[in-house]
Amino acid sequence: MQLGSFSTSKTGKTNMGFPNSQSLLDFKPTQLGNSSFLYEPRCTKVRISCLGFSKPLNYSVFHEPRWSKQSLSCSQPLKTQNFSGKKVGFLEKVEKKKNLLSFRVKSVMGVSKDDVLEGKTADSGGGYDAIVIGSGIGGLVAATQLAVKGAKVLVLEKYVIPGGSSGFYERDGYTFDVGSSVMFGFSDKGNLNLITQALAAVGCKMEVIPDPTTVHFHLPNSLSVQVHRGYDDFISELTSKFPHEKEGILKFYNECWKIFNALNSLELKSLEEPIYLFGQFFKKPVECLTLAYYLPQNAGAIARNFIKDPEVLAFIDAECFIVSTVSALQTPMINASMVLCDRHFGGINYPVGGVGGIATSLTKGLVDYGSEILYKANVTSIIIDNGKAVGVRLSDGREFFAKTVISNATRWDTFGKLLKKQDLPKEEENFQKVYVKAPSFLSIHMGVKAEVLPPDTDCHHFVLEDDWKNLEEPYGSIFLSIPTILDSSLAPEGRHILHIFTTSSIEDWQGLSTKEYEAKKELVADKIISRLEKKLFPGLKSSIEFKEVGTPKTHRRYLARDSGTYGPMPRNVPKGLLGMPFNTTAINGLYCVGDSCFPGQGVIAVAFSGVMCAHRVAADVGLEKKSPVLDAGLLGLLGWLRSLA
Ligand SMILES: NC(=O)c1ccc[n+]([C@@H]2O[C@H](COP(=O)([O-])OP(=O)(O)OC[C@H]3O[C@@H](n4cnc5c(N)ncnc54)[C@H](O)[C@@H]3O)[C@@H](O)[C@H]2O)c1
Ligand SMILES: CC(C)=CCC/C(C)=C/C=C/C(C)=C/C=C/C(C)=C/C=C/C=C(C)/C=C/C=C(C)/C=C/C=C(\C)CCC=C(C)C
Repeated sequence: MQLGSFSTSKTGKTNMGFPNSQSLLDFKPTQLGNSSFLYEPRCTKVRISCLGFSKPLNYSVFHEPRWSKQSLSCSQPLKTQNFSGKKVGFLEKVEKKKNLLSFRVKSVMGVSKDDVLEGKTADSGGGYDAIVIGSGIGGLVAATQLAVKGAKVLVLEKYVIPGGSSGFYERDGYTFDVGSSVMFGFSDKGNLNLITQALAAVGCKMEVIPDPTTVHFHLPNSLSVQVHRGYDDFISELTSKFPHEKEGILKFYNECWKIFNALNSLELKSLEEPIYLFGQFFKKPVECLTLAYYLPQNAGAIARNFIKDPEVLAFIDAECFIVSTVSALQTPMINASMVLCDRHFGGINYPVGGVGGIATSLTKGLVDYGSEILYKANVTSIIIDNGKAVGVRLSDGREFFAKTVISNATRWDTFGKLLKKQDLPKEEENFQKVYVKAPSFLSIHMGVKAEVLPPDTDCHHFVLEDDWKNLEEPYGSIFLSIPTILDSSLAPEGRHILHIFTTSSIEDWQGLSTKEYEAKKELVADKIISRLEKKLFPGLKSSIEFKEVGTPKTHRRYLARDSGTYGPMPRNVPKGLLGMPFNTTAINGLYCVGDSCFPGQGVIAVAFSGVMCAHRVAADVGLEKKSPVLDAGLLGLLGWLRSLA
């Protein structure tokens, strides 16, 4: 039996009538918006939400423990009010007056209830200029930059705290960084200190501790290189190991400086916004042409122009691998230059209290600027209306609408899960031809007795013991950060934090029973710890006070990243950054931000993608200058350039 449906009169008054009134298909989004019902399990509620009305209405109807979730949108007839043969209840009356919607809900038991929902109509997109899916640093920078420009933004985060892979967690008196603790872009000088700038934009400043050594490499043939903060100190150390290649080494790193200086001279905004881009070409032609020249090039090929010794080239591979998870031959020269120089220009600086403070501060700034963030808000789909992204639907049935939608999920999640897979746009197909998912990590967070570390131990280490061939192999190289060397407040007194990680693929962890999975975690972690004990810290195992092991499955679960991936990596030798998409997508109103956008992985990289995204979105919602004619020309040109990659 069909309980009834809506009929819409010319006055915009919508009534629930039965038995012969029209179906919900006549319930026009432009009049009242998309309407949905949600039946929640084991609760006594019917939830009604309407397009443009972000707050759902909850009604107690009657107790029925067997109800389960079911949502009903305007494209479905109201008969789904019958669930499992049970009649639940129905809308007796819906009326819209300006920005008020009044409802009367009647249960099958005959109990009626009236309620009024206040909000904006569908036309204004619920009042939000942008919805951001995910609160990684990419998402938060995009959100805060937009908020500062006067936009009203809603950030929806699946987890309980912000930050994603730059989040933190606390156990037994330790504060652990979820991801690594090497922070670029956190100095007080230049144009590339994007983390400092993102915080300053919303009135925040964090105290930082300068790291004297970016990383201490422990490499095959007992090659040990410390990357000192001072560039000259680093170059002296490296050239002292390879005096015959001094000239080549200097030439390669000088080339990096040329690019870094060009980058550092620009005001960084959206490369997809023509008024800004042409303005920069006009103001800084040499620098822009330098960047355009290096855009399609990779670090390995350039290094080979100057250096012949395979061991020095292998060292440059390791330099690139720690930031791109691929060798120098596959690492874009612009990205390599950015990290190989910023560590000496602004230096690596660790935020007091841990990396998690960055996201917490940005979130506070976002709210101070009148925007919002919701946690435990798991977006399951992006709502498309007439080919345009207009909102999102959550796993609990709530729907939110805005003028634009920005996804901080990976491209594989955005186009493979949040949108229907079969509708994969051509541009995304091309992206997936050029880039694949990088593997994930096995990570071990440990608390150890302080005395196990020799005096003057560096904060960050990279260990590849015997064979250069293992650099990119799963579990081949080991990353180690000891952030308590810089900030002892992160651990109880007399203890240090060791955060150890190594590349690992999700396939390695699938198809195991819980018991097998736990046993494998112990076994693999034990091998890695033994290697560190042998290479760096004798007695390490017996000094362990706390240990927690995460696998690619852990990354997938807590960071909502497909296969727990670290981000995109080129399938073959890429044309530098040419194939990396910016923020706009093939879907009108939908933007991406984060590490599957230009320029790629890394906190500073995703912060830049956030800055670019906010600028492009602001132009599209009328908060920044825009020229539709130039836009069409530039976006077409960039699309064509990407197709060459
Ligand atoms: N330099 C370093 O030391 C360091 C440290 C940590 C992280 N990183 C970098 O950070 C980069 C990642 O940053 P990012 O901003 O791209 O993203 P992220 O993966 O860190 O954050 C994405 C956020 O989106 C949320 N999310 C995903 N799907 C969702 C959904 N459907 N609904 C609601 N929320 C959802 C996740 O829960 C997560 O909080 C990585 O490339 C890594 O290199 C670097
Ligand atoms: C548009 C066109 C076509 C053209 C034009 C031209 C131009 C103007 C151009 C421009 C460009 C630009 C601006 C660019 C920019 C770029 C950037 C900013 C970049 C950046 C990058 C960064 C990066 C990549 C980073 C990264 C990092 C990372 C990843 C980190 C990590 C770390 C770790 C993991 C650590 C390790 C540890 C241990 C060892 C322990």
